[in-house]
Amino acid sequence: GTFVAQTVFGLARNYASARTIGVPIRFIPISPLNPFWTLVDRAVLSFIRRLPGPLGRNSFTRYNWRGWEVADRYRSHQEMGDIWVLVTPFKNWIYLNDPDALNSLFRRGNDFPRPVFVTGVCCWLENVLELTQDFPFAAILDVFGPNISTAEGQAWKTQRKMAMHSFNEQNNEIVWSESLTLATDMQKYWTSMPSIDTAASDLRTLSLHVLSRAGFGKSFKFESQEDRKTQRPSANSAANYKDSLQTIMENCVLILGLGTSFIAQPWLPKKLRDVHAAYVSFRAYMTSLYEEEKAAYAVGETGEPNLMRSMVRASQADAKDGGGLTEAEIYGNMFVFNFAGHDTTAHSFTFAMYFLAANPEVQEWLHEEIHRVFGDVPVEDWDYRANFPRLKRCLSVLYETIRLYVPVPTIKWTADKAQPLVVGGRTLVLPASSMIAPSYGSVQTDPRFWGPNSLNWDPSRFIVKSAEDGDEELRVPVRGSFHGWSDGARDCPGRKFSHVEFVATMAVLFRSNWRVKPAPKYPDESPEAARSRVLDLIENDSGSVLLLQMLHPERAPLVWEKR
Ligand code: HEM
Repeated sequence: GTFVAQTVFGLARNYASARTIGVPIRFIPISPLNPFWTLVDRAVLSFIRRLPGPLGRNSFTRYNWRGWEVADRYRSHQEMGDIWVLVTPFKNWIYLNDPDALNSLFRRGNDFPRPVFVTGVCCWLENVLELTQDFPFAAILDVFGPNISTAEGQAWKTQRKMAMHSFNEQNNEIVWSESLTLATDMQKYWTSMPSIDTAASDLRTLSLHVLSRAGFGKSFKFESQEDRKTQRPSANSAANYKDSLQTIMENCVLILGLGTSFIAQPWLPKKLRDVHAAYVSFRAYMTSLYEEEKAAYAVGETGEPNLMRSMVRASQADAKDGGGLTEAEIYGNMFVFNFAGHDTTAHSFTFAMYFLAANPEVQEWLHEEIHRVFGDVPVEDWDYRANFPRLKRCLSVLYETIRLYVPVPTIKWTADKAQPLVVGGRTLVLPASSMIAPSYGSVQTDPRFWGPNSLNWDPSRFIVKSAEDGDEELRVPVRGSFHGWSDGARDCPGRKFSHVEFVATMAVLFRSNWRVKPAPKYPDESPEAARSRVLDLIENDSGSVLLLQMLHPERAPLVWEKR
């Protein structure tokens, strides 16, 4: 009874507010932030869609499930224009597809802050939000300490400054060399197997190992899933760090949802206690690194830079004049860097790998560029500063993949004040407490900005020839029409980190004469049939878990063979 009353009251209140904007409106009866609904939405709606006529085809079946934005692409905006409102019982969601308006939304960071209670890095937190509305939201991602992702105001400014200081070119150089080494070993493993159904988890390993080196200065060799299964748990603290981080990442929903003190209870199932043990061990490891770093700083030691080291050093230097990060903030940020930098990269890499397997001509196109840049120079001598900027085609593959499959949906809101926004030349007033969803699924595929083949995966759309010297350059998209790493003051500080990691990996994989293709599903499946099967898997079997990802990449094993 209360639920129905709350729903009706919420919808009426939000409808009244939405009408004041003067744009098209659609309704859904269940908040997209409702945790129980997101567990069953697809199943329930696939049943309701079978009902005849409007009973089976309406806003409820179209918009009331997680991930509809990617499936819908630009259709809703074509029907309703560049701005419309989805009224839900909890909040109004304003969908925006006008590049100028989007640009202004991102630039006006103070007017349109990130709703930190929904933190973009973890959609599941939205769910926690509705479950416990009185919960101190910012504390949820603060498992290890306050951090850049949950901070606001002055605290965020200090943390952002420190973060930007740490994500520097020296660090990118480490990302480069570590990615080269790991990708070389990954390729050795891939090409030694008749077929690979573990590409997604192997790419995840690669991304985690790059983070551990560039984040903490700890290097680990690439290991396949089999390697991992046969290894005994090591007493070595560095190996433990990696295992505990992996456990934390794989179970972050549990940790964030239940809280670290709860999962410590001795009567809980072993799995939860293991997760807690991983949390304790990760914390202990960070504490020891922190102490090491502080001691080294005190005696003036220097060494290879990494994110942790840079943060500790900058904080110690600033501590003298009262600025700097606290110890807890350093832990918090290290965790968030790992959290924000791991699956984002790994999922984008997986999408890209499957797109490449389905597009052999793009592999040739990459090979051509890589060959032009490196000639016969061995990988050990590849130079970040000289070579990375020239690998434009390799980078275009990442842009094109993220254009179609944005792993992290950015959301802004108007907080406690109504805000004017010019949309299509009209000044609209967006009421306080409105969520604003840049329609990334739409603006990044709208034929107005991307041409008639906007739904095809074609990295070459990101390449132009420079007018001056005829060299290839990355095309700058129509302003405001691409925001895969977000934009403005709160954009992704790990953007270049992910570029470097991706480009280095591509360069290693496609430098050689090895090419990747889908393994045939039955003996006489034609290569064309296999490719369209893979494209179909990408399009129809992707969805939001923590982030947008391919749900079952293992269903299409890949084969590496010599050309
Ligand atoms: C392909 C890879 C990546 C993509 C597509 C991506 C995308 C994004 C996006 C869209 C945001 C803004 C989220 C929001 O507004 O809610 C963001 C924030 C963030 N990202 Fe990334 N990211 C990637 C890789 C990385 C890496 C490798 C790191 C670190 C090593 C990283 C660290 C962060 C952090 C710390 C924030 C929060 C910034 C703040 O609140 O000021 N990201 N990322």
